[in-house]
Amino acid sequence: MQSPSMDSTLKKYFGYSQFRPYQKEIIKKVLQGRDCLVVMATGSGKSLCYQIPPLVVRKTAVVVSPLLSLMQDQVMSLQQRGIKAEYLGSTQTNKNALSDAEKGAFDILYMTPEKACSLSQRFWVNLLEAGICLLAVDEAHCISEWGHDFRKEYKQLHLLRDVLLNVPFVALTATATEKVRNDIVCSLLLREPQITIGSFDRTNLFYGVKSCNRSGSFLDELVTEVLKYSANAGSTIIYCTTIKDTEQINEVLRNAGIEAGMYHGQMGSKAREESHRSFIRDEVRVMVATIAFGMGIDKPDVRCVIHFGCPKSLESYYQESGRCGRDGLPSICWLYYSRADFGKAEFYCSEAHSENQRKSIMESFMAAQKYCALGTCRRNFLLEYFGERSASDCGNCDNCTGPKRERDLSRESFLLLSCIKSCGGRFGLNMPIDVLRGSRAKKIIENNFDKLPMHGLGKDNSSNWWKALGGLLLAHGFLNETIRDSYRFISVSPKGVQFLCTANTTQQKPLLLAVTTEMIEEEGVDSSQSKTGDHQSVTSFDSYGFTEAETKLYNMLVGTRMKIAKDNGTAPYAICGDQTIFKMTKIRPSTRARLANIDGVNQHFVEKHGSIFLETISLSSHELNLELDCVGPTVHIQSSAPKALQQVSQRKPAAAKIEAWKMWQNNGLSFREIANSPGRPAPIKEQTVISYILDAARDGCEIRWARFCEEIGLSVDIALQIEMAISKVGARDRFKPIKEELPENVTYDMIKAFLTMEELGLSVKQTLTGTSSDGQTETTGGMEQHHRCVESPPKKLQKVDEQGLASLSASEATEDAIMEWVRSHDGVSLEDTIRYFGGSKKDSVIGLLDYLEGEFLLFKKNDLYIVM
Ligand SMILES: Nc1ncnc2c1ncn2[C@@H]1O[C@H](COP(=O)(O)OP(=O)(O)OP(=O)(O)O)[C@@H](O)[C@H]1O
Repeated sequence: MQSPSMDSTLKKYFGYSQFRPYQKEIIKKVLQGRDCLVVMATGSGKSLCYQIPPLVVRKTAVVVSPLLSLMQDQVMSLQQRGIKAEYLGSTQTNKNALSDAEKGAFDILYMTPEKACSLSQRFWVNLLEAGICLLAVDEAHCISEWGHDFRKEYKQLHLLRDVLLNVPFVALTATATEKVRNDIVCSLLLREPQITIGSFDRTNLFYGVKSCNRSGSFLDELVTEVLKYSANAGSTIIYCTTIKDTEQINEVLRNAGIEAGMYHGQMGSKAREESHRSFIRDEVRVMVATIAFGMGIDKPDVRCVIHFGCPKSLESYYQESGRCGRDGLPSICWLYYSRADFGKAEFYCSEAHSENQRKSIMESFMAAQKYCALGTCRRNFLLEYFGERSASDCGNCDNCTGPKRERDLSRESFLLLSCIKSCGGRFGLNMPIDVLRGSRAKKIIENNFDKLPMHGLGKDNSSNWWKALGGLLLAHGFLNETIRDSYRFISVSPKGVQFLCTANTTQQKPLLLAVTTEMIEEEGVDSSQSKTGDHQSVTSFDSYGFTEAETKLYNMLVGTRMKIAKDNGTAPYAICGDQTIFKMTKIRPSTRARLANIDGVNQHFVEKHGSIFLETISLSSHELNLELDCVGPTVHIQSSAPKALQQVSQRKPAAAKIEAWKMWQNNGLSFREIANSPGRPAPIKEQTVISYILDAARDGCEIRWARFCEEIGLSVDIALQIEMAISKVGARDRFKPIKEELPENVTYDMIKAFLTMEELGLSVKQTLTGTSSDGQTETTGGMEQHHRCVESPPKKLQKVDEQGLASLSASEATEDAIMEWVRSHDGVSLEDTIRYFGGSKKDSVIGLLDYLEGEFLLFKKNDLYIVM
């Protein structure tokens, strides 16, 4: 029997019609038997890379995962998709699990590293005989002592290589430095692995920081914040740095009538399990926890993660906040810190075993402090910390969305820098600040600092205000901070010295700096209003564009999902994701086919729960006076910026993009003509036009790809060379190294076009020659592939050649005939199918297509029917 395709497997089991970046190519490599190392952000969809192959080749995938609770959740979700998944571990109650596993009864088999290393040789030999397609090592950074979750059992996994001789190993992690990556490759003995490194940018997450004084009013604000998400049926995790804080916040929430779960290391394992269980099942919407609650959570619909206290490093902050919005919906990460948190360096350093380790802990902690004190784009800061560059500010963090609060701080900066310089770089920030504020403490007198000209000149601002300014000057490179013998020393950097040289006590060059919330608060102005107001819509229903009636329908569907989950003893997210409920609310399908066509709806869901959802939609829509079967593709909420912000910040580029796209696609102008078009205030670069049109394609606009490739000179040959270069470099977004692997004549535009086409599931070869990847010539001949534009009226997507249609135009539609017709075309439009079956009535052809789609015998991708 022929193996199902990757696309049909994705739709059948996961309900998605498009692979995310990198997924398809990693899966292809695994299917070719190649070892892979996958370093991609949390929530980017790494799991699919090992979950799809077993379903395509019908052999077991073994997945080594560090935590039993995580495995159980993953198995639960997979089973709800109709996938045979199981785990081996101490909490397994199915006595036959082991013997079934070695007979190859499962598609996906999870186990801990300890289990994997303790299973008998016999087990592995039997499983090999039954069929094993890969061994995945999830959270692979646990292999490395440099990683933050070292597990020594992971170090033994290479022993399995002696038994599983030709089985590809796939290592996956969300965070890995080069050192950790090398450790993973060496320890698992990966052979010429395909290394894929994705972006760390989690575009759907809003990042924000608030300074707090831990007072009652601050806790009130926290409660208001939490209520906002739970009222919208969203889950929140509050991470605390100590068990004491965890208990206190839990108490505060309880007093405010918010039921919250709690999770920390001093609770018994039963109590922790119960907390975990009720959170993932949405029985409680809020979890207050120490970071012990982290890696073991697979819940994709956490809408808000709040850190109460400055985290110990940006690595851990990125990981913990990364638990938020894994389903790609807009979600929020807040960090609440107080100045007192910065004194905790010693506490974190107690974990150190050597002076070097101590230094590295301090440095990590200092980076986290810098993040708190930042007045500029937070996402860019995080990305740069992880070695990624970004051309512009994100527009989706508090500093980007808040009112621009740049101020000329040249005088204050001059005072602080010159005072630090005068103190000789022998102290931290406290001493120069005390001098500025006119302190006559013993140490100041002893050092004669009271004689300095700036002594007492900074009285007007509080000590914390000056510390916040110090943080800003550090972040902007005017100051350096170093650690010696666990003490922190502050000194003026060359940039700071340069600033001092051009100024004196009375005159300085303007120095515009964005003041932080903390500075504003210290000045006695309540900044919270403007700050929180900006992001309010990020996770509220109006950011989904819901009407009041739709909000009601959404809540009813959430209720239906909850009931089904309870009846099935599972978590609501395992039944279907929020994104799918959102789309059901907007589209309001009336038939199985229309339901099946929704992104995220898989075969198991339609078969098991389709009728109850269809019934709820039909009845409730009737009651709420909502139309059924609305047009779906315009429903798109991947973007995460707050609504108001989206409107403002996207207006300009979107308009320019669409204008360029229309000129190219509809008016037939060349890139050069568009770049120099007379209506433009100033000419733009041809490359800018090309990137506008590629962006428009990614946004869903229809593109004549063959013409596009021709115009930029992208041939099949060049496409092959690009593919090889990417594979050599091992990353798709590192344009420069890819370009360096290629001959001079291959341009950046060609590389970008190639990648965009891949992202959209199009092949250059197929586009230019009309030949599918397996070498078969399609009946579409040289027809161009189109990608649908959500803004333009629906167009014919793919034409079958006129002769073929004419000669067969009298065909009569039956289930078999339609299946045969679609099978022979690898993607065919509704229009062409109706024309082909000219011997039957249009309605009966549509009815049969609907039936076949509802039964998951056909599925639609880019509005073309494809055989499942
Ligand atoms: N091609 C896709 N289209 C739409 N959604 C997808 C796709 N692939 C994965 N997802 C969804 O994205 C979410 C996160 O995926 P997944 O759990 O695989 O991420 P991950 O990279 O393994 O994250 P983590 O590092 O947290 O384990 C899941 O809800 C998953 O169903």
